[in-house]
Amino acid sequence: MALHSVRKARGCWTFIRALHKGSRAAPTPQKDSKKRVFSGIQPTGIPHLGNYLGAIENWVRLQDEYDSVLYSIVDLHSITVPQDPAVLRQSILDMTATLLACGINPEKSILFQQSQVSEHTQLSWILSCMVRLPRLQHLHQWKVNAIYSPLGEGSTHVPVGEDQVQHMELVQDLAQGFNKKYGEFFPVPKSILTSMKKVKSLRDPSAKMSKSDPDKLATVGITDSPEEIVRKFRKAVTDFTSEVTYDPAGRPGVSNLVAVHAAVTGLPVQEVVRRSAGMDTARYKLAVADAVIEKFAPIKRELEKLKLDKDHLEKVLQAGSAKAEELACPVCQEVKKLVGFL
Ligand SMILES: Nc1ncnc2c1ncn2[C@@H]1O[C@H](COP(=O)(O)OC(=O)[C@@H](N)Cc2c[nH]c3ccccc23)[C@@H](O)[C@H]1O
Repeated sequence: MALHSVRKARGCWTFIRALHKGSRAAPTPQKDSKKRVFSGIQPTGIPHLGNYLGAIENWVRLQDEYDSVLYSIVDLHSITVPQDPAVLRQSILDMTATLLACGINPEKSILFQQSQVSEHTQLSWILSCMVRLPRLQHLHQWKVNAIYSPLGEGSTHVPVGEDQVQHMELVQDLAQGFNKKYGEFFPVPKSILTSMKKVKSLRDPSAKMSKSDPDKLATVGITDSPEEIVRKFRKAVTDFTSEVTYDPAGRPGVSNLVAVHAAVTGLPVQEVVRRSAGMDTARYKLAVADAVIEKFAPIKRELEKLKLDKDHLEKVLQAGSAKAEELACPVCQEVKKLVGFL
């Protein structure tokens, strides 16, 4: 049974009952070309400018472009490195508040906590068993946190930054391998990348901006104070040419600033460069810092309000997790059946 027909099942119990009554009672296969967006973020600290421009801002837009949209706070993935339980608990709530403050709307998308949808863990085990070691050796950075989760709800589109593309290729291979062996079942999900797919570190424009960068000046957090943001941009590594131009290969530092500036103001790169005529890079850095401060100010205000209402945050996650489970459960049941467990 292909996934589009599994999706017709309303909730897990309906589906399990259908399975147990035999194939005649199973949901009728029907063409369902429905697209489904899925993405995830680790609850490890406040998101930075790279997370925001490379992923979250796009997630917000996609809520209005697709009928079915899921975003997951991937707490299961986050424990591949040691986590303090109290800190992790708080980080999950903080991430929920941050995503809501950025514009994720639980009426338009399902926002859920990965560990609350146990089907993800079950599917992850089944799919991991299908990965062969030589395939993993092709990944330059393999962690157990490969992103199988889009398959859990049968997603078709995955908005991510460039650093997730290799993981997505593995997910695509797995979906194809599974379909070859067990019959057409999973859609092969496509990555959705934006022009901000790799926001660079402010200290080393050859590297991506990253939460784990030991140089605190490299990464701008959504909740950084205006003073911190100004300090970080002031110290951003550029080059010895004072003019502002956009040439990512030749002038990666300044070009990263121009790209960020364009993204936060919503202006085309050429327009941003045109408007900076006559400014040297030192002054330009302050202009970019101001634009980032302005972009994050309403998000920070909203975040402060949301953080006060822990009950609301917990309810959003519980409701989202229940909805995600309803979608993942029939998929998981059918996968178990296909591999021979049921
Ligand atoms: N400097 C940057 N420039 C542009 N984009 C960036 C930058 N840094 C981070 N990103 C993007 O932010 C998202 C969340 O990052 P995570 O590291 O939590 O993201 C991760 O660790 C994933 N494994 C989480 C995950 C788990 N399951 C999934 C299923 C689908 C998609 C994603 C997931 C990502 O889209 C990431 O590409």
